[in-house]
Amino acid sequence: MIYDISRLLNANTPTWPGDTPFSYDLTWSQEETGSVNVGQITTSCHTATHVDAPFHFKSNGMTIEQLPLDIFVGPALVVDVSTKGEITVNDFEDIDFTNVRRVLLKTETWTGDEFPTQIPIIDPELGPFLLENGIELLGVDLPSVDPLDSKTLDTHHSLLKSGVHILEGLRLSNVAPGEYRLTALPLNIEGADGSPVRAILEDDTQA
Ligand SMILES: Nc1ccccc1C(=O)C[C@H](N)C(=O)O
Ligand SMILES: [Zn+2]
Ligand SMILES: [Zn+2]
Repeated sequence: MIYDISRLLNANTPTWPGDTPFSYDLTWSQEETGSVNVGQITTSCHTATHVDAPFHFKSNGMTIEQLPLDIFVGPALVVDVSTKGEITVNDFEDIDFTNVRRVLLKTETWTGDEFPTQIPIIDPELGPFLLENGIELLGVDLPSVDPLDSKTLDTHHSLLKSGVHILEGLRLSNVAPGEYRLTALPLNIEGADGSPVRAILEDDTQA
C-alpha cells in the first residue's frame, strides 16, 4: 500500500507569512497552441511538503541539488509525539533505533488548511541524540523544526551539525506510527535553498 504523505499544492495552500504564494497557471491553452496545454508554477521553496537544504539557513551550506539522494529513500519510522508541547530526547526512550536511519515525527498539530500560529518546540538537543542513534533524516508534519518566530534556528543548526537532513510539512494524519519505506526526493534545482517533494510511505501490504 502507498500512503501519500504530501500536502496538496494549490492557490490556497498555506504559505509562510509573507512568502510567495503557490500558483499554477496555464501559459498557453490547447486552444491557443493548437496542440497542448502548458503550465507554469510559482512557489516558495518552503511551501507544503519540502526538503530544506543547509543553504536555507547557512550561506556556505550545501544547496539542494548537492544533497545525497539515499537520505530521502529507504526505511523510515513514524513516531507519535502528538500529546507533547515540547519534543525532547525523553520522548524517544522506549524506541528501538536499530536499523532506523529516518525518523518522521507525527505531532498532528497542523492538520487544518491554515498556516499554524503555534507549533510544538523541538529541543535542539535532538540533533546530537539522533546522530548517536545513526539517524540521518528528521521529518516533521510542521512548517518548521524551529519555533515560527525563531531567528537563530537552533534546531536547524543542531541537526545540520549532527548530519541530520530536514523534511518539513508532511501530512501524517493518514498513517499509523510504525515502520515504512519512505520516498521524498527533492527536485534537481541548481543552487536552491529547498525543494518541494512528493513524499510517500509504503508498507508491506499488497496493492
Ligand atoms: N519561508 C520562510 C520565509 C521567511 C522566513 C522563514 C521562512 C521559512 O520557511 C523558515 C522555516 N524555518 C523553515 O524551516 O523552512
Ligand atoms: Zn523549510
Ligand atoms: Zn526548515
